[in-house]
Amino acid sequence: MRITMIGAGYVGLTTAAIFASLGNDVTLLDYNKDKIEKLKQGEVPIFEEGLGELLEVARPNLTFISSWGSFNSKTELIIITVGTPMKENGDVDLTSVEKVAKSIGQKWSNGSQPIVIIKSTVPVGTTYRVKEWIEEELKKREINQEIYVASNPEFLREGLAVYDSLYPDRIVIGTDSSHVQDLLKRLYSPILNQTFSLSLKLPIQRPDHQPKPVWFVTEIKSAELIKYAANAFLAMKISFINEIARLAEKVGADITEVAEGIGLDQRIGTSYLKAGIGWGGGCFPKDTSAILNQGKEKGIEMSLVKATIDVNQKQKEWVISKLKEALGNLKNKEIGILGLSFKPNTDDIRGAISIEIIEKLLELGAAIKVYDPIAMDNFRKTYPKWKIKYIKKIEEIFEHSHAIILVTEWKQFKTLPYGELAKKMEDKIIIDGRNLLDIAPLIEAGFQYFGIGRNYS
Ligand SMILES: NC(=O)c1ccc[n+]([C@@H]2O[C@H](COP(=O)([O-])OP(=O)(O)OC[C@H]3O[C@@H](n4cnc5c(N)ncnc54)[C@H](O)[C@@H]3O)[C@@H](O)[C@H]2O)c1
Ligand SMILES: O=c1ccn([C@@H]2O[C@H](COP(=O)(O)OP(=O)(O)O[C@H]3O[C@H](CO)[C@@H](O)[C@H](O)[C@H]3O)[C@@H](O)[C@H]2O)c(=O)[nH]1
Repeated sequence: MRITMIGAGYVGLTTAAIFASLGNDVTLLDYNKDKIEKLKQGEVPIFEEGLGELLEVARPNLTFISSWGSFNSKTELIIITVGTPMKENGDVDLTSVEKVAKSIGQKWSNGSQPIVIIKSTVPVGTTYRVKEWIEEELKKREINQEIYVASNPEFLREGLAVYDSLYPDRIVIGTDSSHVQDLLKRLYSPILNQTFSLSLKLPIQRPDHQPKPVWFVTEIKSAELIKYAANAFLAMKISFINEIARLAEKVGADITEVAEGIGLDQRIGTSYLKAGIGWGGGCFPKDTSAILNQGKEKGIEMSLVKATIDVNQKQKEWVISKLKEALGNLKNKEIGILGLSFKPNTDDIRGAISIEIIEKLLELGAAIKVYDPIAMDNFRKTYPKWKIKYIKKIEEIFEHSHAIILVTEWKQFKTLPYGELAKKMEDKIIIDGRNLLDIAPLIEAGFQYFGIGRNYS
């Protein structure tokens, strides 16, 4: 199948590589010339396990372009995967989606009839707006052409992008056209039927006997809402366990045991019940705000989503209050931050909890040192004016520090020689924001340990 995709980010690049490696002829357009140049040179511009290998397989079928000048209007399918970031007021910024839709209308060749798929996460009703934007441009060119649009939300997780794309739980297609449905079913057939053969080194392996993905066709608006509702629900699960964690801490229960205990009930399930200093990322923060605002616009009070966001905010404030409790005034106190990315196995810092914590600590006059195995460059580029010491050798973050905050649960943080490192510290305070560490050896090494809802007294 001949496909054009627009937006070479975490979703666009991964999906383009998947479709190309399954034998489709894919052109990936991104207006970021640097990114396209890197891709042409064989570089992978983001950190995503398995993606480099997948791109090598995909390369013969994958073309990278940075302008509409090279658009092939004989394409059968156009897939939009541009960013839909959050505006200051929590709404979704659809500037890129609108621009792309208008470009499609301007470049469409008379007589061809590609289908336009919206994979970006967009507010309910946007897919129909995309159709209108395209048609408005066509009208200006006096082209009377019916446009097919469909919604195909993406559910991949960063760090597991390739795995999730190959082994999704479901493929959701919002369309009112059987023609579109047939074409997309053909496109997804190797994944739906699990008939592809790709041997890639992925961070996790598909368990045996895992059911095949479910093909789920809905109304366009339902598909759009499924995406937001899924993210809001997952974020709600985490906020729920974080709230219970606060109670657990006060009553002397252990949240990891509580989470496991409730999760064993199959109606609840164990996933997304890891207590921590809050959820972040390029999706949960913007998507929960977006659904809240969509509700507001329609006069629906989304109290659970609002509480989900509020609890998350409190989790971040908890860290600062614990530090103040332990150290008093934070002015000139040296604080080491372990982990900057919003979760392990990604270089993405969008919506990372580290950002707000560091910002607050700088405001309070603390001296900040940070370490992350792969996200330091992104952080430095995004916050060039922040006075932060970027530490290359992880051990050095402990030297003369008054406290360490573990923000991201990178695997290597679990096995550091904390006993030795404690000796280098001014005050031995550790805030384990992800409940990653074994408590007993830390206490033995003289640390004052704070976890999230863990029984450590
Ligand atoms: N990142 C995820 O894990 C994830 C998962 C599911 C869904 N989504 C959704 O998918 C969409 C893309 O997310 P992402 O994380 O891949 O974003 P991203 O920021 O990594 O990538 C977006 C890309 O689009 C390009 N772009 C923006 N405007 C453009 C334009 N007018 N023309 C051409 N290129 C343009 C940017 O240069 C960038 O490379 C968003 O709507 C997001 O909510 C993301
Ligand atoms: O039990 C948990 C699980 C996650 N998190 C945090 O939640 C955030 C999001 O984690 P995750 O869902 O793994 O990352 P994303 O890559 O942002 O993926 C989410 O957002 C994507 C973009 O919409 C969706 O496609 C995915 O299905 C959805 O899981 C991170 O800060 C995690 O630290 C917890 O605190 N506890």
